[in-house]
Amino acid sequence: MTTGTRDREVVAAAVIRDGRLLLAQRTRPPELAGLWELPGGKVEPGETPADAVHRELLEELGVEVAVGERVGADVPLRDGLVLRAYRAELLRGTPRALDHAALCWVDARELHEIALVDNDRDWLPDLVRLLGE
Ligand SMILES: Nc1nc2c([nH]c(=O)n2[C@H]2C[C@H](O)[C@@H](COP(=O)(O)OP(=O)(O)OP(=O)(O)O)O2)c(=O)[nH]1
Repeated sequence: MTTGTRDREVVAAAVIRDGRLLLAQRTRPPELAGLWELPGGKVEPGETPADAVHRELLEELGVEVAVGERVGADVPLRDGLVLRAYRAELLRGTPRALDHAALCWVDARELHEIALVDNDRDWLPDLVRLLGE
């Protein structure tokens, strides 16, 4: 029964600078290690999704961001989780891989070639559109 319950949200941030998208390389779990994702994580109880994007990027990258509009469609994950992407604009700091194996900035061509986590692939057209703006 799922009546009366709501999916718990995982937020993922699309940070774009100078026509390039920031990607982060996962270290865990083993089946995702080495693959690239949009930085983010689970929304904690009492947080808004925007709060969570702000907190996760401070924890994972050491930067402050302003959280913007939604990007792409919801991606259902296992265990009642739903993955949602948001624009985020860098306000302060230079991203560092505090919780990832590495970071990189990709253009549209590189975005198509890099090993993204499967769940993020549906966002490719949306991300490419943002890179073209
Ligand atoms: N952060 C992030 N997670 C993603 C993406 N795509 C995707 O399938 N996921 C999945 C992987 C994980 O199962 C889940 C988020 O886990 P996480 O490990 O990043 O979140 P967290 O830091 O809050 O997790 P934890 O402390 O409880 O381990 O969402 C993405 O682009 N970014």
